[in-house]
Amino acid sequence: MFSRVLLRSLEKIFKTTGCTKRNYSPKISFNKVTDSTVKSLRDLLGEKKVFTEEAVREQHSHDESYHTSAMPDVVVFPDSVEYVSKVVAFCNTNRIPVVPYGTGTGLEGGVNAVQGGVSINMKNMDKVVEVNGLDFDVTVQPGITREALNSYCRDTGMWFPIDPGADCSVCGMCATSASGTNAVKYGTMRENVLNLEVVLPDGRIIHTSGKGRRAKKTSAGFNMTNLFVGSEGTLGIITQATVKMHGIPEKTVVAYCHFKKIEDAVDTVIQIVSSGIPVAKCEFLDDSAIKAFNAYSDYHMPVAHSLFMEVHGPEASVHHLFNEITTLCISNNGYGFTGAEQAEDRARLWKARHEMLYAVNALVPGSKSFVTDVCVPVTKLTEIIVKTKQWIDKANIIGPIVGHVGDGNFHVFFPIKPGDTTALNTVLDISKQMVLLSLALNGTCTGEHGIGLGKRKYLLQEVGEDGVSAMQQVKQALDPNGIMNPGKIFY
Ligand SMILES: Cc1cc2c(cc1C)N(C[C@H](O)[C@H](O)[C@H](O)COP(=O)(O)OP(=O)(O)OC[C@H]1O[C@@H](n3cnc4c(N)ncnc43)[C@H](O)[C@@H]1O)c1[nH]c(=O)[nH]c(=O)c1N2
Ligand SMILES: CC(C)C(=O)C(=O)O
Ligand SMILES: [Mn+2]
Repeated sequence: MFSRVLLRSLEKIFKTTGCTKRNYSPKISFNKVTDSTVKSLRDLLGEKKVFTEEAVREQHSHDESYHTSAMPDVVVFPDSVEYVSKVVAFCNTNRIPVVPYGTGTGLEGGVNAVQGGVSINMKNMDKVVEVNGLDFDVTVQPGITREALNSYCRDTGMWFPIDPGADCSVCGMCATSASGTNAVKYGTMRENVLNLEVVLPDGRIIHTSGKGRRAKKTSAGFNMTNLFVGSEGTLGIITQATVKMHGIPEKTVVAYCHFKKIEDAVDTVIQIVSSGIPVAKCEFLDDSAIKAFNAYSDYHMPVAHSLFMEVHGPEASVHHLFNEITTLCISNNGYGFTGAEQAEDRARLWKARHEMLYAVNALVPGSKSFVTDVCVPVTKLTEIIVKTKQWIDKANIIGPIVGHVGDGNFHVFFPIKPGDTTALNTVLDISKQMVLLSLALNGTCTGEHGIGLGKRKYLLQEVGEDGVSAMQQVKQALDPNGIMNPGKIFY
C-alpha cells in the first residue's frame, strides 16, 4: 500500500515536471563517413585493420539485447594504444562518432552505432601486461576476456571473481561496471579496479591513478578511475586496466534449497545478509526460472522458488557457514536442501545459472529476451519481488525471475518474438513499474547492465535534474564534440 502511494506521487511529479521527456544533450551534428574517411583510417592503421563489409558492420550493430540494431559505417581493429589514440583524435577532428566494442555481450544496446561512425573493436589487444602475485593485482589489455584472464592466472593461486554470465572483455566490464554472482562477497568492478589507461576523445592518453600505480588505496585527488568505470564508452576508450585479484579459496561448498512461498525464499536471503553471513554467491530463481533451468540444462529440481548459494573460505569456517545457512533455510520452510563440494558439480550448476538467458529464450523458440535489472536495499527485496511476480502473473506472460539477491539485485527475463509489439508494450509497462518501485524503495534502475539506450528515461528520475546536469558537464568537459558513443546514457 505504502509503495503504491509513493509510486503514484512519483509518477505525478514526473508528469507535471515533464522530467522524463527533458532532453539535456545539445543536438550535435556529425560528419558522414566517406571513402576519403576510410582511406585516412587505412593510412593510419593499415589496410588489414579497417573493415567496411556489411557482414562485419552488422556484427558490430548490436549486442545481446532486444534493442534495434544500428550499423557503424566502418569497423577498426587497432592493436596498440597509439593506434587507438590516432583513430580517436582523427574522429574528433573530423566530428565522426566513435563506438567502443568489447565482445558485444552488453544488455542495453551500448555498442549499437545509433549515429553510425567508427566502431573500435578491442579484440586484438588481449594480452596480460603484468602479474603481481604477491600484491594480488594484474594489468591487462582491454580485449582479454574474464575467462582468459582466469585461465592465464590458474597456476598463480589467484582468480578474478567478477563473473557476468557471458565471457566478456575485462574493459567492457569496466565500461558497464559489471558484476554477477560473486559480487556479494568480492564486490563489483567499481571495487576491483585500481587503475585504467584511457584514450580521451582528443587522443590524449591518461592513467586514471597515475602511470604504473597500483596502490590498494589512495587519497590523491578525484577518483578518476571510478569516473570511467560505468561510463559506457561515453568519455573515452579504456585501453588497459589494473584490477585486484583474489586468492583461490581453500574450500568451496555450494548449496541449494527450495521454497513453496516466494516470501519465504526472499526472507531467508534478507536474514542471511543482515546477520552478516559472508556468502560468496546468493542467487534466487523463481519457479518459472527453475522450469527453464531444468529443461535447458538437464536438471530435475522441484519446480519451486529456489536459492542457490556458495560459501568460500578455510575448511572449518565453510562448514560452520554451511550449517548456519541450512538452519536459516529450514526455519523459513525451505526443503530439499542439498550441498555439493565436488568441483564438477559446482561448475555444472553455475554454468547452467549463467546460461539462464538462453534457457529462457529456448522456452519460446525464435524469441530474444527483454531483460530487466533493478537493485534495491536488501531489506526491500521481498516487497519488490512479490509485487513483480504479481504483475507478471496478472499480465499472463512468461517472465522468469532470477537474481543476485544477496546484493538486492534481480532480473526478469521476458522472451519476446520479433515484431510482437503487444508483448513488448506489456513488458515495457512491467519494467517501468519495477523501476518506479525500485526508485521508491531507494534502489536503482540498473544494478549491473548500465543505462545504455534502454534506461535513459530513468536516469533523471534516479539522480535528479542537477545530478544529470553535473554528469553532462563532465561529459561536455571531456568530450566537447560529443563523439564518444553518442546517444548512450543521455538522450
Ligand atoms: C548470458 C549473459 C549473461 C550476463 C550478461 C550478458 C549475457 C549475454 N551480462 C552483460 C554483459 O556481459 C556485460 O555488460 C559486460 O560487461 C559487457 O562486456 P563486453 O566486453 O561484451 O562489452 P560490449 O562490447 O557489450 O560493450 C558494452 C559497453 O561498454 C563499452 N565498451 C566496451 N569496451 C570498452 C572499452 N575498452 N572502453 C570503453 N568503453 C567500452 C561499449 O561501447 C558499450 O557501451 C551481465 N552483466 C552483469 O553485470 N552481470 C551479469 O550477471 C550478466 N550476465
Ligand atoms: C543475462 C542477465 C540478465 C544476467 O545478468 C543474469 O543472468 O544474471
Ligand atoms: Mn545478472
